[in-house]
Amino acid sequence: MEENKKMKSGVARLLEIAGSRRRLLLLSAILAVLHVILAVVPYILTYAILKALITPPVDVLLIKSYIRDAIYAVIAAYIFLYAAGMASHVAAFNILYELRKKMAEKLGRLPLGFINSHNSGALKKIMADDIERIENFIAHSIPDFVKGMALPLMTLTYLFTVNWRLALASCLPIVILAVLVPLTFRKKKEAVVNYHRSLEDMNAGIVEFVRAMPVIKIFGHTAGSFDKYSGAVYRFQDMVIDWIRSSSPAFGVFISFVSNASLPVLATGFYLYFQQGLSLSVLLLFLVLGVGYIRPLFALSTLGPQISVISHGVKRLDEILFSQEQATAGDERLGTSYSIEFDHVSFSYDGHADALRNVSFTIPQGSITALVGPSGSGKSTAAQLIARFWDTSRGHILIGGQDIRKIKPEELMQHISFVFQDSFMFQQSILENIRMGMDKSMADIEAAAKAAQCHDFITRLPNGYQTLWGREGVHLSGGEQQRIQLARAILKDAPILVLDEATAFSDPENEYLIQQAFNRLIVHKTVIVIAHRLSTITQCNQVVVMNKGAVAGIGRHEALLKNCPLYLHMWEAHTRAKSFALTETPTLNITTE
Ligand SMILES: Nc1ncnc2c1ncn2[C@@H]1O[C@H](COP(=O)(O)OP(=O)(O)OP(=O)(O)O)[C@@H](O)[C@H]1O
Repeated sequence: MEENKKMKSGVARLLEIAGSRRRLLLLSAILAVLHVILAVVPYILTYAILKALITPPVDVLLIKSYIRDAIYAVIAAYIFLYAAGMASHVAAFNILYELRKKMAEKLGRLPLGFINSHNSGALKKIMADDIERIENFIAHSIPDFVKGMALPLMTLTYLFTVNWRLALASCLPIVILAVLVPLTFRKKKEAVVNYHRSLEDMNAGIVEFVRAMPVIKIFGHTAGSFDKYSGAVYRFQDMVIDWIRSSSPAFGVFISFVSNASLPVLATGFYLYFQQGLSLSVLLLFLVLGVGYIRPLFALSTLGPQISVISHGVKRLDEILFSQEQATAGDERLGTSYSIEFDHVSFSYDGHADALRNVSFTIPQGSITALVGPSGSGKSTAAQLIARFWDTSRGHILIGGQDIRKIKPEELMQHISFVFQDSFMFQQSILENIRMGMDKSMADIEAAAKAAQCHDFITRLPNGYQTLWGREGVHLSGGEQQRIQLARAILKDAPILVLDEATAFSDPENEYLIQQAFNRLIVHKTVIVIAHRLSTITQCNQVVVMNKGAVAGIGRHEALLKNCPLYLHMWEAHTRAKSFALTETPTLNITTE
């Protein structure tokens, strides 16, 4: 069933997503067809009026009734048009709501690591822009498309009943369109795909260019030397010029034919009028209706690119909707022991290369374990697996002897605090940024802020704890934001703490303050520190040395110096680096109780 869903794409998949709203879309289409029928009626009545006027004796009552019917038809046509628009908009906004809800629910069921490893800009583009385009397509393009198809069909059918020769002449633009459109837009599908691809490249290049501006300036590069950006802009320019150049000759012919669509009707009409006694009313009818159906056809010419854009959006949505969900968790509660055990854990991000290989170690409750190792050795991956950012590929992680997969997700989250390298601040008050929805009093929040060394700078803000982050001209330094993050963790007071020690390195003064906050935070907790500087971990209860996803050594600092060559090598490199330092900075100095 899931597989079947995956097979559909583009508009077919969109209609599938529309689910029960398809009925509303059908209603909108029917109302649009009724609008078209009624929109043609006044022209037919005008023709009847002309015929009545030139056929003596003139029946004034009949003409009056035609005029009245024409007015009714115009009013009814607009009522149906309004109703069609309402139906398509209601369907579109309902589909939009359902889609956003589905996406939000799906994101909630995906592993945290999925969201962490996805560019937030790309997710925003899917959740906001792509879904928005779908709304536009359903609300506007579907009724336009129905009108574009129904109007020519009905008009020409009627015209054939009046005069088949003139009706044939009226069909000429359609024949020309049928030949020229495929010629004009021969490479269009491919070109549209290329267009969107190079537009995305250019957007990514622009974002990177703007973000990297300080680095470019510091390293003395000029804007022109930023190859990725300028290359993407040039490629976009070349692509668009190429596309326009290849399609413009046929497009020119196409436009001139369409703009002069009345010519075949005029020529045939005058011939038949002068030579074959065609009535003036029929000639006028064809001059109005015989060319009037062309304009709605234009709506159809933009449909192809729109469908292509929608298909891309739907594909991107499906990539998320069909992503592998986190295996369902059990509903066990955690006991009172918070020891952590990695039991032969292996993990792969892509199903091929192992980021962790057969990792086993135990962190006793209330102790501090440092994870060290070269860059890419798997430290962050191991730490993230504890909070089920991802699930292990093989092996188990146990907290207090319980497999974390059997524990209720909320229960697990309640018992673990993460202090990330990046401090995320929400667009709300500093108070709410610390509280994070927890049921805590103002006194608790102030106490946590004091312990995290942020109370002083918060009280100096224009509105103290009520100051809105991101507004009121508020700016907090990176170190201050890190301390807010620590205040959150202190307030949460979870028994398990995962710290990315890089958080501590900003400037000596901030580092000293953070050191104090850290020491306050880790008391009586089971702590895992992803350590980047070895001098900070000499006092830890245990150091786990990681190398290429595997454990290369476990023990205290002194023991590892003797029996783990990699650790010794790292320590020597670290002490050498320190001796080169111009000034000594205070170390984090994590101390065990
Ligand atoms: N989201 C991800 N998707 C795919 N591969 C990843 C992802 N995150 C990490 N990796 C890969 O997994 C391996 C381990 O990375 P990890 O970040 O755990 O190492 P680390 O020791 O914490 O490195 P560092 O000290 O540089 O932060 C690396 O090869 C890395 O490229």
